[in-house]
Amino acid sequence: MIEMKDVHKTYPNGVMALDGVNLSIKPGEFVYIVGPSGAGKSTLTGLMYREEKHTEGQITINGTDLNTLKERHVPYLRRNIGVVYQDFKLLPKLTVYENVAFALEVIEEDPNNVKQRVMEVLDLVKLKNKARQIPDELSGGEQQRVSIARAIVNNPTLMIADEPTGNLDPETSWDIMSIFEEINANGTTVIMATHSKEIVNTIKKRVIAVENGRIVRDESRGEYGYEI
Ligand SMILES: Nc1ncnc2c1ncn2[C@@H]1O[C@H](COP(=O)(O)OP(=O)(O)OP(=O)(O)O)[C@@H](O)[C@H]1O
Repeated sequence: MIEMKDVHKTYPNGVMALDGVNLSIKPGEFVYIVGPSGAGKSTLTGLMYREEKHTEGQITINGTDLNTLKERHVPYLRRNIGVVYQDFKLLPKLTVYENVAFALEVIEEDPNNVKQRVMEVLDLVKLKNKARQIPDELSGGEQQRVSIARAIVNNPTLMIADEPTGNLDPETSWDIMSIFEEINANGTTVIMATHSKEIVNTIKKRVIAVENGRIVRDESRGEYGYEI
């Protein structure tokens, strides 16, 4: 599903954010990416959906070699990847329904299927009754659930979440985690960068720790491992 070999990322300003990363993630895994602030977690997840380009090494995602991937084919790579951000990134003027439907419209899904599929995923995140509201009328946890619905509406094989509970209170964070667990139980690979010691130490999964742009630990059913 994801293979990285000796991956480096140096930003144009000269900062080396990743310094020789090797990893292999199989379909269906649930992986936490942990590490101190500035360690390279967002850079690592960003390379997976080509938000940023690596500067050295090899990356293969879902069988696609990112070294030879042409710019015009990037949207095809992203069709199989759902992304969830810490700050939700919803379109403020669109309703909940429209925010989720938009993800299908851009890939030119048959309009006859859109309504049923959008309502299905809104049901999964328990927001069917808020379909007509706009994001500002929702709580933070509800907004994050909309962004999860948007990320999975296209049935991606891979879900990448960068600190999805970073702006949420603990109780809401557990709700969000149970949605991720359900998505993973349905077969989707989940990669989640997080600073939440509680979550990582409670819902045990594979843990990859990054420090100074390098992987320093990779354990199945690992611990968070940092004092916060
Ligand atoms: N667009 C950019 N241009 C230049 N440097 C960057 C850019 N984005 C990140 N960096 C630098 O790369 C390093 C890794 O940053 P990254 O955001 O990947 O860390 P992180 O582990 O996700 O941090 P946090 O936990 O604080 O989100 C840092 O030194 C950061 O300052």
